Amino acid sequence: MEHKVFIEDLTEKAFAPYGKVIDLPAIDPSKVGEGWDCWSYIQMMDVTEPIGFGLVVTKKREFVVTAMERHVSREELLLTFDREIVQPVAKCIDIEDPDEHPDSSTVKCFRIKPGQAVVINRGVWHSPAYPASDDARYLFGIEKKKDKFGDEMINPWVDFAGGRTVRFE
Ligand SMILES: NC(=O)N[C@@H](O)C(=O)O
Repeated sequence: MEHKVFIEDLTEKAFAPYGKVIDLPAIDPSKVGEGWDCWSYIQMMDVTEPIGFGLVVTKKREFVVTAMERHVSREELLLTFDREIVQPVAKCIDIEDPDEHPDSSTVKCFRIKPGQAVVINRGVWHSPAYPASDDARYLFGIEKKKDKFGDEMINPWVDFAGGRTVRFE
């Protein structure tokens, strides 16, 4: 069975079950200078170890997801360098269940524009992000430590429950 999902804009409210949003705040900056405005802290990451960064070149392809990964012990920062990307996520049902499969009926796909970022909650299922149109580069940051269920494995991908797929547009 295939679920159809419509891509949605990134808002704090819509993304709340999956994590935190970083975007230009609608309040006055906390620091200003000649030619610059600064807001701090606009978001926090809950970490105990140094953060390692990864870079992904994501290429134009069909908007179909069959499997996801998750990090039950670590939050993950993710932002695009150059172009708009789409980030599919699915709810974490039981963070203590090592045999959980992502549930395709909980999938949402968020548009992340240059200038925006997300911090994905621990345990939240996610696929690699897709380019909204042309090939894109995105950065992720995550604590450099082992995850409780060993998602440092070469193949951390877990199929959707029931072998379902998700097509988004
Ligand atoms: N988000 C992404 O593309 N990758 C990371 O989650 C990772 O752990 O590789």
